[in-house]
Amino acid sequence: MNDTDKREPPVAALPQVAARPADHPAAPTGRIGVLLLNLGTPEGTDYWSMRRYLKEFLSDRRVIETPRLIWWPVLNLIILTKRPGPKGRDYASIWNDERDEGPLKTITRAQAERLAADLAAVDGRVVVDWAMRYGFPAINERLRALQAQGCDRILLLPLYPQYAAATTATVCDHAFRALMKMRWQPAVRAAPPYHDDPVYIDALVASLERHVAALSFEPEVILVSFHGMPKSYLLKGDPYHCQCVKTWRLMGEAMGLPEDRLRMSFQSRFGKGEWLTPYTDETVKALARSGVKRLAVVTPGFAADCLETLEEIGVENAGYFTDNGGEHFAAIPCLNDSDEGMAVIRHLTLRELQGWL
Ligand SMILES: C=CC1=C(C)c2cc3[nH]c(cc4nc(cc5[nH]c(cc1n2)c(C)c5CCC(=O)O)C(CCC(=O)O)=C4C)c(C)c3C=C
Ligand SMILES: [Fe+2]
Ligand SMILES: [Fe+2]
Repeated sequence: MNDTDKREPPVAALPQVAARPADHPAAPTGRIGVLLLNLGTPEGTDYWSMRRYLKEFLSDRRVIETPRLIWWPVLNLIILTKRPGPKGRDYASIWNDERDEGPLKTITRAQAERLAADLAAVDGRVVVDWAMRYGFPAINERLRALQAQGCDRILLLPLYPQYAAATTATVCDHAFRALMKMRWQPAVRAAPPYHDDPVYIDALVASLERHVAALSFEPEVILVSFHGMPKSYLLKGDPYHCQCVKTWRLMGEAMGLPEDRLRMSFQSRFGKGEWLTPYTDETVKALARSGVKRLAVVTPGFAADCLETLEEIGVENAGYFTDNGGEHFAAIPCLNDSDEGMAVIRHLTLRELQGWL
């Protein structure tokens, strides 16, 4: 082959590129989405809003693993008739009336807004959004909204420090179900759990020490309470228990506190079966009965305050403590959108976006 043969053909000899047809759809690209994900909350505190929320939540096979034939009548005939009323009243006691929404929504939105402001200075292509596994804003809708803004790469950031199939996996399942319906799928990454990340542990300790220093009393014991799960899920291989224990151990090491001063327990038992132990309510009662007068409870498994922290810990367990002889009780706020909390979310986001930014 001589030099003449290797030369490009003259432009006029190339086949004509078809002009973009008038009905060609918009195809925005080049942006990077970050989707903060949390559990969800009812749309209102009335019976029907509560029922809709609980039905969606408790119909999820990742949450309730009981065979459907047994679970369906229990859910529909018992739980969905009895639970919406009292739980709606609990939600009403912590409701954000100004925005007419649960605190989990208010805080997750604030986390997304602070992260967006922060990342705008790092890379103008990043778009931050947030969604809920149950209720609204729905994951599929926010994924589509990110895509419509030109995000062809999306980072899913489940705000669960400890992995559980009932939380992290169901969020990812739901996102992937939405992707199944997309012709043009974005590239998607899901952030791993961060239960032992030094930035998370440091943030927990700094936040805990800041809040304890502001109390009018010095706690004799600090109880580290995690959301529970049925013990059978642990026996089937869920790593949640071990990740909670590790978070608690690392907190204790960082704070230099022995196990009898930094205790650990699992809250929010649901149903009659055995859940992870020790149970928070029983631990709080036993501590008070054993003579502990000053107790603080911290809930590092929740990235944002919600029913389970504000009402179950801040009201219900505070009552168990004082009813059994305790005198001073404090529920320490979650990391939320505090500087410590945002340092964790920013760190995870930037680490997981490596190679995309
Ligand atoms: C078998 C049932 C449940 C499992 C397993 C479970 C695991 C689990 N949940 C969270 C975080 C949250 N749960 C919240 C509320 C909540 N959880 C359950 C049941 C299970 N959770 C119910 C039925 C409810 C609704 C309230 C009630 O009826 O008791 C919340 C609060 C949401 C809010 O709007 O404030 C959070 C957050 C984790 C981390 C977890 C892990 C194993
Ligand atoms: Fe839960
Ligand atoms: Fe374990």
